[in-house]
Amino acid sequence: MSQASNPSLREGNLLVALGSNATSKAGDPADTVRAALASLDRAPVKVVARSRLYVSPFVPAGAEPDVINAVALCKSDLSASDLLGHLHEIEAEFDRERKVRWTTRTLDLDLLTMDQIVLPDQSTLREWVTLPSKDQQTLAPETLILPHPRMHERAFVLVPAADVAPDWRHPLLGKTIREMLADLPKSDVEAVRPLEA
Ligand SMILES: Nc1nc2c(c(=O)[nH]1)N=C(CO)CN2
Repeated sequence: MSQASNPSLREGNLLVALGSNATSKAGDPADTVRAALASLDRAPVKVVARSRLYVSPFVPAGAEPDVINAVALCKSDLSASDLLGHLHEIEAEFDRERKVRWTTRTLDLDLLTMDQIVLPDQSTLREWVTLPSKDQQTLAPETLILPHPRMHERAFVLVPAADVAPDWRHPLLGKTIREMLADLPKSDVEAVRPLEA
């Protein structure tokens, strides 16, 4: 994909969500998220600010262990798709397997936002709809959607995001992180508890 159809980010408001609920080579989930923040803060990405670490029950509720979450405010010149590839490399460093969705994971890195960029852009969408449907199904889970399509309904994303970018405004919903957080049920927000002062 060319740079023109996949705009690169020059500064701030690149938000990455981190989550872990299984032991990795770095240690327990909190150690894993701290180590992943350090891995993230290496060229070609710079971590400008990091949230506190939070613990919350897995969503949807079930037998999964509680999750440690954080959000990092970063800078990078990478394009959105290169950045996603870079995040997948860091996940792999922490033994993450991407075969099973919605389960226990050593490390989950989600690209939440890149400034006001909205993806898929027209050309990605056009490429995608011309694929045979069996290929669409295999590609769909990895299709980069920005802003992250579920961020506005997830307290475990918005609570840490409010530590680093409370005034970032969602380009489609027109609301800031603080405002999206205020729209969530109080019980969802209270379930996300800081691990650190
Ligand atoms: N509390 C919590 N629940 C989740 C999380 C997460 O990071 N934290 N990630 C999920 C899949 O992305 C699904 N459920």
